[in-house]
Amino acid sequence: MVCPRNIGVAWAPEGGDTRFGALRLLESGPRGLTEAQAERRLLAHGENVVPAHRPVSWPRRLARSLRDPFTMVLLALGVVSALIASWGTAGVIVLLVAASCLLRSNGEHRADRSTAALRELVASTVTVRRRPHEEAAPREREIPVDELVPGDVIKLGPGDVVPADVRLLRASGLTVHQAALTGESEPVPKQAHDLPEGTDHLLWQGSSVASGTATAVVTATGAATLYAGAQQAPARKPSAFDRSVNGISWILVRVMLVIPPVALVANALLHGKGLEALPFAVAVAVGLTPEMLPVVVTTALARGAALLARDGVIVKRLPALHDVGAIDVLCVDKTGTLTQDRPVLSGSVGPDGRADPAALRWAAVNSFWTLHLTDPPTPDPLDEAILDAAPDPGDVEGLRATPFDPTRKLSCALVRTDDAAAYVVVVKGAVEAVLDRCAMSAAERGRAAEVARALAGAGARVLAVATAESTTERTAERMAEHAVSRTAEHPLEGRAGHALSGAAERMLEGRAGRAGEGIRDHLPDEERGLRLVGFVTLVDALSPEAAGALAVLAGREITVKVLTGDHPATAARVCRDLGLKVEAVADAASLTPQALERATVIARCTPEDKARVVTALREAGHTVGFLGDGSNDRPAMRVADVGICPRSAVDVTREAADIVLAAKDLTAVDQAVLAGRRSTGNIITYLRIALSSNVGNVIAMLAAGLAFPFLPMLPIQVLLQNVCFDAAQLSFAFDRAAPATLRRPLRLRPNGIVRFIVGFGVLNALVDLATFAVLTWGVRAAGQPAFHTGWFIENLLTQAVVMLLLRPTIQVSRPLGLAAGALAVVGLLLPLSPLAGVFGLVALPAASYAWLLLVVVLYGGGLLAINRRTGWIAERS
Ligand SMILES: Nc1ncnc2c1ncn2[C@@H]1O[C@H](COP(=O)(O)OP(=O)(O)OP(=O)(O)O)[C@@H](O)[C@H]1O
Ligand SMILES: [Mg+2]
Repeated sequence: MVCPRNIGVAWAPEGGDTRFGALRLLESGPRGLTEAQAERRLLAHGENVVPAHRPVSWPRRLARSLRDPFTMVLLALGVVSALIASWGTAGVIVLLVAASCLLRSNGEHRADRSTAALRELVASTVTVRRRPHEEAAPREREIPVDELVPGDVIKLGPGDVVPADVRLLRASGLTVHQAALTGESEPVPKQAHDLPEGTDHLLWQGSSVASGTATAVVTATGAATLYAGAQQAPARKPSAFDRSVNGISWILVRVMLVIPPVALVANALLHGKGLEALPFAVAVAVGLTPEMLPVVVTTALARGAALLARDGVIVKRLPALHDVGAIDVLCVDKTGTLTQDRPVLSGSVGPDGRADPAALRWAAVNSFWTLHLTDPPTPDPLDEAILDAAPDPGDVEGLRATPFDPTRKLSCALVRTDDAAAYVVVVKGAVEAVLDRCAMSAAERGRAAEVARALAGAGARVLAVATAESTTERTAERMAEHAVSRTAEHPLEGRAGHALSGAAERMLEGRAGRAGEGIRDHLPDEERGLRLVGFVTLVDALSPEAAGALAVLAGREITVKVLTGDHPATAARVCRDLGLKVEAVADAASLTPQALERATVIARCTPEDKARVVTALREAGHTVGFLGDGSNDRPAMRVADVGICPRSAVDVTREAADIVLAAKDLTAVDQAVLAGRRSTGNIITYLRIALSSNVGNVIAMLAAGLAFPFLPMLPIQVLLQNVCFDAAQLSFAFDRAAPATLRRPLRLRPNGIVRFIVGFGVLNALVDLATFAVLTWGVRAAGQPAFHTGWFIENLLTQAVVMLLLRPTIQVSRPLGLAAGALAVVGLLLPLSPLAGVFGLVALPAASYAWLLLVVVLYGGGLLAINRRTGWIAERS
């Protein structure tokens, strides 16, 4: 049977590694496995799933939720209560911890399950070559990556994630990213040669194709792969959202830890009390805890994600929903986002701009042979459009080809023509990349660039076509190699003239470094340069939804920037046609921070340029979203705050994205933005209300505890009211968003929230103290139980009031209305119910209700007045 583990690696030292040998050892062949063989192997080897990607089990998740800081502090307080035999307090604490952990792990489990199910929808597939039976011809088809088995022959193209460990059988222009596995940050070239040295001929599961194409045989799958589990889910830094929530949590935890000792000491000093005050102190500390914070956060986000899923928008990482609501700059690519990515040939001109079929003819030769010889899993739309329109190229035989890649921006084919038996190198690519390699004077190059600019200015995509001839294959080969191995040398014009600083300086460093790397080997002059044949132009119709969606995004205060590999004139024209206000057009090669801030279009980007632009924007303080679908968009996707791509995007891009859209449609981005702002809005409202009333209660209780010789409330009552608040506050996850919340980018800012909490917490405490005054004066004669009851009722009523009024909108959603109503009802009826005795509550004289209501009404009126005067409540942090 097949040796499952890394045949390629195990084999290399023995010196017999031929492609055929590898296939034979794997009991496979160039025509692939039969379906029956594949089925048997799937049983023997199991599914091709890396163990690290399996979902987290329920008990594990529960254990993890116990590690939450609030839970730890609560448990510590529970232990203290148990030590002093305060069993009621300990019991309630255990109940709270259990409820919050269960709700939380259940919520997370459900959210994970549904995101996992959704992720399945966008799971990667792989092109595999298999035969229905032994004699049949091989067929290529897409199968889910899980079904891959050792011995399968697969095809890889730009943007594919390598689905298993493989050994190359054929490769052209192949480079792979394997940074996650080996730490090399630049793409590594790979070859399929026999008797290879080192690991040139091997690709590992989890790496990804940066450029080129390949056919390869699978050597190991699933847990047997060399790096199985090593790369896990790429360790992301905690997002801005996680950091905000954690920041707020830790502030509270510190305060919670300080309260019991302070309360104890104060009570000892003022009232000469000892440990008997401890249960009260513990209860107050528990009262401060927002036990339901993790539950509300997860539920609010999961609910937003579930609503989006109905429209086919998949949120792969829940906190990304907050981040998408927070973006103020959205970077998009051009092709396929603003246009339809269905190019149609519109012209073929010579270097002087006059119509000339030669450019199209040579472009077609290049397209035909690059497609044919490199055999990409999905053909390039530009190549297809050229072939659709081109005449038969005649008797030309392709010998070698290097497929297009977005860094070099050209493709190259070496062909032999029949007539003169000459070898011709045919290059086609982006204007600057091709002109840069042509042998021409500066003036000629300037004129040709001007012709291209004029063509691009009409909105067309322009490809330059150039050739070089030789009578010997060897020389032609060297010329072809020279053309593709050289890095384009962008003129770094403008760089010297500007005082660059910080982000932009760093941003441009990579560029400057690369410019010097061009391989300047010393070819004889006649072998050096290409001859420009001319340009072909292609039109790509505008996306019908784009114009409307851009206007809507502008209305949401999101600045759209177009980062494209294309010509600046083409991109600028497309943007103008879509009604996007083009402030400035920048060239990736000569960007300054000022230009970056102003530019609507940043053109001629390489994949790394796109990433550098996004990083610089983030460093300038923006929250940046990035929408793209090509393999050239992957680096930017990884550094953006939120990566967004359509379901049709290449594997690597989809893997790096946080949000996957049903189609490449800016309208769907807007939906995601709204959903994000809604969820964040609800979370902010929850934090503000829950924490400000908790803080208010704590201040009031500590103050009252010191002012009176008796406890203002029994510990069990403090805990009971806390449980009621927690239950009611769950409804915030289902609240409705205020229009103001949706108007501009919204993010969780701990400082804003803390300010709000302190302000309204103090106000809340003042109201509580006013209630004390009323109670002391009104019901104290009826004894301590009446005093406790009065305060208990008032707390529940004011909590109901703030739940309704401390929100940015006066409109109330049903769950919230019900929760607030329930709180008021419990507050009013519990003291009258048979349960009253259990909690030490008593019925109050009728008049005291009137007093309590008066306080509550005054408080509500006060809140409304404050909001009208200051707009504090409506203002979003
Ligand atoms: N198959 C191809 N053969 C030759 N040149 C190509 C090919 N595809 C694209 N180009 C050239 O390379 C340039 C850069 O392409 P790239 O894929 O990086 O970006 P893009 O698709 O034009 O734009 P965007 O970044 O908006 O998607 C194109 O503008 C075009 O001039
Ligand atoms: Mg693209």
